[in-house]
Parts: sequence; structure tokens; C-alpha cells
Amino acid sequence: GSDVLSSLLRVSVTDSSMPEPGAAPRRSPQGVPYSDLPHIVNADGLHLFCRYWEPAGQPRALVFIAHGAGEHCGPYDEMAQKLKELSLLVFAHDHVGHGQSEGDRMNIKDFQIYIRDSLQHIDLMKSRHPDLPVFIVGHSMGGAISILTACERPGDFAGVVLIAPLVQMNPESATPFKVFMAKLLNHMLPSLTMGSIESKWLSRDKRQVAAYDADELNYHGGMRVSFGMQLMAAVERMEREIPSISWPFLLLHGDADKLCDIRGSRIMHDNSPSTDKKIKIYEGGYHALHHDLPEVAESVLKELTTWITEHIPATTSQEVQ
Ligand SMILES: O=C1CC[C@@H](CCC(=O)N2CCC(COc3ccc(F)cc3Cl)CC2)N1
Repeated sequence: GSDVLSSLLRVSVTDSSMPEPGAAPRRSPQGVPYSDLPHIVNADGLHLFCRYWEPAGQPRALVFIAHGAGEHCGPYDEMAQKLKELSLLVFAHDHVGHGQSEGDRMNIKDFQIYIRDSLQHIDLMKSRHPDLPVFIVGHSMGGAISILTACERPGDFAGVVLIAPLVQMNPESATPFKVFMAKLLNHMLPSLTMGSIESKWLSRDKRQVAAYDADELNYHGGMRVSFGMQLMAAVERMEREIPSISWPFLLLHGDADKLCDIRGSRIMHDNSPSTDKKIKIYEGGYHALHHDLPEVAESVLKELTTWITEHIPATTSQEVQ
């Protein structure tokens, strides 16, 4: 009767938890409302899923982790836990189009978006901890993001750790003919996909390859030509920036890496004017060194944590006395 109708109407009008009719809650690609997930909203209004590893006491430094193409920041949990145990406050997000963040899967209109979003997240965390030194750890494409982010704020970072960073194109995949064809195709069929990242080249540890293949938060489709073009543009930008890189960095690269040529790391190490730079080559190491054979993965964590803690500036009040 009318009393039922009026009571229903009353519920719908007064129930404030009901979202406004036009504003359905934004959900992650996996269907989870962002109101239930740690996230930031980038300058284009896209929601980026975030992870934080906060030490119990006063943190000694901030560490931003930039993941690579087609993956997400979840697989950096073990590394982040180790850094957290050293009283470092670690934070990361899934880049646009990756993992639990919004955006067209493994595609980007402009590589600069990854750098802009990283700076937004870094600035947010610096505003919460204004006196802490800031480090960046980047892997593969995340290494390119880290390099270009540090180049935009050359004095802001206490150090940058690069694990098999994308600095140069792989010469086999970037023959002049293939580059020419990619540029041509980009104008005609930008959404055409090239081959996908072959997971067997990620690690010599079969369990790690299996975990990567089974992880549904990874993107396993083909690489769009337009995305490849953005990666090429980033490589060209880095080539121009290397002669002005003067911030401290640590490079870790496997010499059996088939996805990001080690030559890029050698060129960066040999040609950057930085006076505080170190390169460690892992003989036989594959691309995802932090997930390579156990002894390599262990060594990477040790190198990285040692280098970062050695690069935390002694504060005048505490350690120097
Ligand atoms: O643990 C993990 C899981 C994911 C992986 C990271 C992968 C990653 O980020 N890569 C590797 C592939 C590389 C291809 O590069 C190009 C391709 C076409 C092109 F036209 C120009 C370029 Cl430069 C870009 C960087 N690591």
C-alpha cells in the first residue's frame, strides 16, 4: 500500500550511504571500490592503487619503488619488508594501466605521465615527512621512470637504485629496420600489438617465472606499437640526460639479460658525471635480478639495503656526535 511506498521513498531519500545516482563508486579493474583500497588520484583523475610499508618507530628515510612494464608493485613486498625492517618507510603505486590502477592496460599516451604521477606520490609522502631523505628503487621500465624522475628533481634524491633498468633498446629488437617499421606502424596501426614479454627470460628460477605467469595482476597480452614508441621516446630522453646525471646511483644488472640490454647500464655508469656511482654485474643473471636464483636475489637485497643505509645522510643531531 501507500505506507510501504512512502517508507521505501523515505529510505532512499534519507539513506546517505547510498551513492548519488550519477556517481557510482569508482572500482579497480578487479572490481574493488577504491574507497576500500589505498590510492591516490592522478592529475588525469585516474585512481592509482598504492602500497605502504611503514616501520614502527620514526622512519629514517623514504623509499619509492617504481615497478616495470606489465607488472605491479605487489612483487616488491619482500624487498619492501627488508627495507621496513631497517626503519625505512617504503611506498609504491601501480602505474597507470597496470595492476589495480585505472587506465588502458600497459599503454600510455605519454611516458611523462608515469614520471608526473611518481612525483605526485613522492611529494605527498615528503609533505608528511618533510625532513626525511628520499630514495627511489626502479626495475626495468621502472628504472627509466626512476632516472627521468631524478633528472627532473636533480637535488631531491639521496640516491637511486636501478635493477636492470631500461636505458637502451635491446639491439636485436631495435634494428634500424624494426625501429623504422615501428614508427611507420605507429602512424597506421598504433594499437597493433607486437610480441609480449617472454617470461622465460625474466629469471633462471622456474618458480619465479611460474609465479609471474600465474599472477593475474600482470598484463600478459602483446605490447602495443604505441606503447613501444613511448618506451623508445623514454630511451631517447635518457640518452640526452645521461651527460647531466650527477646524483648518486647504484646499478645492478645481469649480463645474460635479454629484455634490457646491460649496455645501457654500462653507458650510464661510464658517461654520467656523478661522483657517487656504482655498478655491480651479475654473471649469468637474467632480467628480474631480484627474482633470479636465490643466491642472486639475496645478493641484490643485500647490495640494495647496504647501499641505501650507507647513503642516508648523518643528521647533525644524532649519529655525528
Ligand atoms: O619482473 C618483471 C616482470 C616484468 C618485467 C619488466 C618488463 C619491463 O619493464 N621491460 C622489459 C621489456 C622492455 C621492452 O622494451 C621495448 C619494447 C619495444 C619497443 F619498441 C621499445 C622498447 Cl624499449 C621494456 C622494459 N620484470
